[in-house]
Amino acid sequence: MKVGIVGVGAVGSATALSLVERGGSRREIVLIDRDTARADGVAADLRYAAPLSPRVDLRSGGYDDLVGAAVVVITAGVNEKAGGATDRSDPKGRLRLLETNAKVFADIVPRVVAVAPEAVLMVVTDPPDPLADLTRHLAGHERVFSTGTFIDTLRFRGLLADHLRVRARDVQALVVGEHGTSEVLLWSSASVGGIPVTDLLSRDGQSVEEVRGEVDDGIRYANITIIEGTGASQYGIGAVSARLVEAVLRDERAVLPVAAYSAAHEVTLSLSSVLGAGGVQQMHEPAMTAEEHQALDAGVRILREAAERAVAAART
Ligand SMILES: NC(=O)c1ccc[n+]([C@@H]2O[C@H](COP(=O)([O-])OP(=O)(O)OC[C@H]3O[C@@H](n4cnc5c(N)ncnc54)[C@H](O)[C@@H]3O)[C@@H](O)[C@H]2O)c1
Repeated sequence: MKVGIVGVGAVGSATALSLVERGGSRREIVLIDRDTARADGVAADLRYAAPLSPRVDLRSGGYDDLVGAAVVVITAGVNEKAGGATDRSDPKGRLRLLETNAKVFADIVPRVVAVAPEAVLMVVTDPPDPLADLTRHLAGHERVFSTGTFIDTLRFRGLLADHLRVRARDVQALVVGEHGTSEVLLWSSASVGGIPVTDLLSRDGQSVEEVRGEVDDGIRYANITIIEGTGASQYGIGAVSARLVEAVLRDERAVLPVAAYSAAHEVTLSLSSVLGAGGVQQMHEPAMTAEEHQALDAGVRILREAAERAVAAART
């Protein structure tokens, strides 16, 4: 099965490495970047790791090489550092990159769809949810989703696990809505072993309010903390992207917080989404308190406005 990655910067390279390492069914990976020397270099580097993994055929190429691709991952565009979105006090956050990256998508998506009309398109570039809406518009089909709040959800589970001193795998917790500053952490349903996380914290003598504040900030600004250290957040999202590609290729019907267009909300956002062949097959709204619902509605308004701006920017 062929997978294309368009944009072979920090995130595209990390995604390619994770795809090679995860192995799975026999796989062909094509790396495309407008900087062809960069795509060639990354492909050459990763090919030397390929003999250590199950059969993978990895190469750099052009759009024509995407013929027959089952999934195309788009990671091209400016990142938070280059786009000036690393100020914790800026409520716009990743939405600062919207106009610039919408123009990048106007260049890329029609070229992908011309050669791979059947491919599922997965958007990673920030801000991923409005860019996924733009991608549907440009592609003229609905097999489009974004990595959404899956990465935020993993961060939520990881930080809760640290506070509760348990394995992150055993923490059930979700972040929904926008992959951005309006995202909603569902504290009301976060649990470990069937016990609400808030009960566990109280039993342990920890202040729920204090932990909440710390975890909230840790997740909302995780990307900025990483960027301050390394210049780009890449390995976590690379692993997430590879995992999502796998769920599509294997038609897993995995239930994951990724973003797709919700007719009920009239915009692309993350809920509990069923991911398999063709992309997101169903979306379910998790149980929420009235306060969490209100926060989600506020995020929906932000996302709708951003989706409109993305379409307008792509036209100019
Ligand atoms: N969704 C998430 O959770 C998440 C996480 C981390 C980063 N990101 C986003 O991923 C994107 C990529 O980040 P990065 O750190 O890899 O950036 P980067 O600058 O390292 O790489 C971007 C690549 O895109 C290429 N590119 C730009 N325009 C192109 C075009 N028109 N056609 C083909 N290639 C083009 C560039 O040449 C470059 O190699 C950013 O928008 C970043 O904010 C998203």
